[in-house]
Amino acid sequence: MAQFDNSYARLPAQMFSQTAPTPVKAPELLAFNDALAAQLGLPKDAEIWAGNQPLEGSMPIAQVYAGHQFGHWNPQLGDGRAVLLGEVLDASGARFDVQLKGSGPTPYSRRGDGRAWLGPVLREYVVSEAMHHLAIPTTRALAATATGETVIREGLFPGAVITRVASSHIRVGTFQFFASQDDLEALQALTDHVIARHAPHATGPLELLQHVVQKQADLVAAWMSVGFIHGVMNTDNCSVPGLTIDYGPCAFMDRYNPRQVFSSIDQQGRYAYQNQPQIAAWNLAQFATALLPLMADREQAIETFTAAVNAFGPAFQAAWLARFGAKIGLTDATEDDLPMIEALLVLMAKDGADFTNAFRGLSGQAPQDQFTDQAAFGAWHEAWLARLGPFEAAKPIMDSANPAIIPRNHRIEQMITAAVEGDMAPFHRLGAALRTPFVASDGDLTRPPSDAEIVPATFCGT
Ligand SMILES: Nc1ncnc2c1ncn2[C@@H]1O[C@H](COP(=O)(O)OP(=O)(O)OP(=O)(O)O)[C@@H](O)[C@H]1O
Ligand SMILES: [Mg+2]
Repeated sequence: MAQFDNSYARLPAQMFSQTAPTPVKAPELLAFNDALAAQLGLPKDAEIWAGNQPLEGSMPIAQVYAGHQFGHWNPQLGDGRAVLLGEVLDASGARFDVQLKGSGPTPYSRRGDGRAWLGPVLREYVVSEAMHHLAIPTTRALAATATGETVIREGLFPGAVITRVASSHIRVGTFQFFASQDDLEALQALTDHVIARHAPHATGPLELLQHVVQKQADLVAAWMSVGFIHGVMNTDNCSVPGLTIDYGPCAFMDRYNPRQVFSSIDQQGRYAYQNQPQIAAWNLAQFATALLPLMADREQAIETFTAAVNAFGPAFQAAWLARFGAKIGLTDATEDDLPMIEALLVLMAKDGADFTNAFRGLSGQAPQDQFTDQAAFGAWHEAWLARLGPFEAAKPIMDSANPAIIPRNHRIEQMITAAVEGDMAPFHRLGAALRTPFVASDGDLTRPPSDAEIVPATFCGT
């Protein structure tokens, strides 16, 4: 059994509220991550993961935060439907938060019911685990537990709780909350906590900022490389340890379209695929602003912090080039290769090519099948082969940079529809294939949606 620690709960009291989960009627484990449970020494027990039974040694709290939502300042958010049970250490000494989401109201619920329904819980479970197996930093899913209760959204839906595991759940919005309250005690305590936990080399706020800038640059480049659209990159969903967090309206693109948006509430396309790097930089500027009150020489700090935020651009470019270079078989891509990568993306956009299959096809037998303008693709292909060098050496590079299987939106929707009717087979099938996303183990899951299957929007009724 895992040893719990509660280091966040030892921070100043204004940083959280002690909040127990609200028990539910009929807990039932719908999904359980045995491998993660074994890594962390956690039990397989529906009563615990529904919040009906306390986990030994835990001290449940809800964390307070604030945030910019779609650019608008919201001074008071916080875990409105989540509780942090505490932290566990794995065998290597790495520390992980264990959190229930959908476990009932907290002092930060505002008008919400503190609950989640089965659909978003299973989406978060499948997509976050897929991200993990794609080697993209993310929160993880330990359990999905049905509550036996009904949740009211745009109708009545079965309720569920997800157990989430993360190196921490600290967000840019956590810093913003204390900065906006002029609470220097909490801001300093949070900064010290985060440095100790996530950036032990950092000697102060500037180096912490630089560290987070690099983490976010790597993260967003990784998202771009698999066609992932987060959908709700508010500062309260911008993770300080650089994880993908909050899988509300996220989706992977099928056809490549740089302006693609899925979230039904993102009317302006603020969080469109191609805007993600700019938004990350904007969020990091908010992080820098929140750290400023800790600096004795404010004028000088504004200068150094601005430079640190501006470093996002080149850091992202480098990470993007490494990712997309590998996608076309290059481990040594330089700026000189940018036109070739960009030309391919332009072709893909023009042809409406499937993002995943067009890249995966490059190392296969018939790459041209993914394109309609055969003359244009042929010319690109010839130039590319000339740059590539020996194909056999490049193939494994591509095959480990271009997933064969991603959690396609229509499969997620089909999986949710089936689960609501009590059929978990599609959930398990998706989960199994997504454990090895670089192997086309389940051919049918590589297929893009038919016109009838396309899911144009993901809804925020989470
Ligand atoms: N049903 C609900 N009841 C209470 N609060 C809610 C509910 N849904 C969302 N919230 C709160 O509204 C805010 C914004 O919600 P958002 O969808 O970004 O987060 P989330 O999906 O609940 O959680 P997380 O970011 O931890 O994944 C958060 O503070 C969240 O706790
Ligand atoms: Mg959120």
